[in-house]
Amino acid sequence: MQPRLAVQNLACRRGDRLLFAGLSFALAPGEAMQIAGPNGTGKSSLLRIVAGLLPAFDGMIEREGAVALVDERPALDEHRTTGEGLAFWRRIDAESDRHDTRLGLDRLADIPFAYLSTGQRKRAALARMAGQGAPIWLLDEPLNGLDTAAVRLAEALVADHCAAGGIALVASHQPFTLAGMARIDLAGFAA
Ligand SMILES: Nc1ncnc2c1ncn2[C@@H]1O[C@H](COP(=O)(O)OP(=O)(O)OP(=O)(O)O)[C@@H](O)[C@H]1O
Repeated sequence: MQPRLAVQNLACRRGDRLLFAGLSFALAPGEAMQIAGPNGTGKSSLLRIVAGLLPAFDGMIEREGAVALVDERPALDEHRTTGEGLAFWRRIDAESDRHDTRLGLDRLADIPFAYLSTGQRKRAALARMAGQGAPIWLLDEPLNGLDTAAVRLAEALVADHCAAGGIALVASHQPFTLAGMARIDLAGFAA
């Protein structure tokens, strides 16, 4: 099955505020899009709506294929070492550790996950997302806390995912470098 992600005339309300309305886009296999916009415009809310974690106020979402979401929440068990946490999910995902190595996590295996730095935690979250094998990636501020080399790694990870026919939706106010990536500024849809 070919993945597909499309939203049509989407509107989002948080509390009693309508954040955005009239948002439409469609992503086919191999395509990526960045959702940009100032703080509070609803980028995270949009990703949660697309993931099915938050109801849309209006509009339609078409999603074909499994979804993996990376956001600010801890990717691994805080009470175990990073290696134990990664191994736990690897058994469930039936994945190899190739993403762990690529993201430099093998060197952190003995360190409790709770001790990892912001960037190291983000690397773990990216490895977890890549390990799930889901064709649709939703990335909420994926570059937060990453050093220059890790930014390039994260961008390469997404580029490889798309080159293999995956879809990526990246919410970030930071530049995300990816050839052919479309971009929408959510501020243009403020209600
Ligand atoms: N449960 C909630 N109830 C009411 N308002 C909420 C709730 N959750 C978030 N909001 C508000 O919705 C708005 C959009 O939040 P969201 O996190 O989606 O924005 P964002 O564009 O991702 O922001 P940032 O760039 O700061 O991460 C914010 O003003 C936020 O305070």
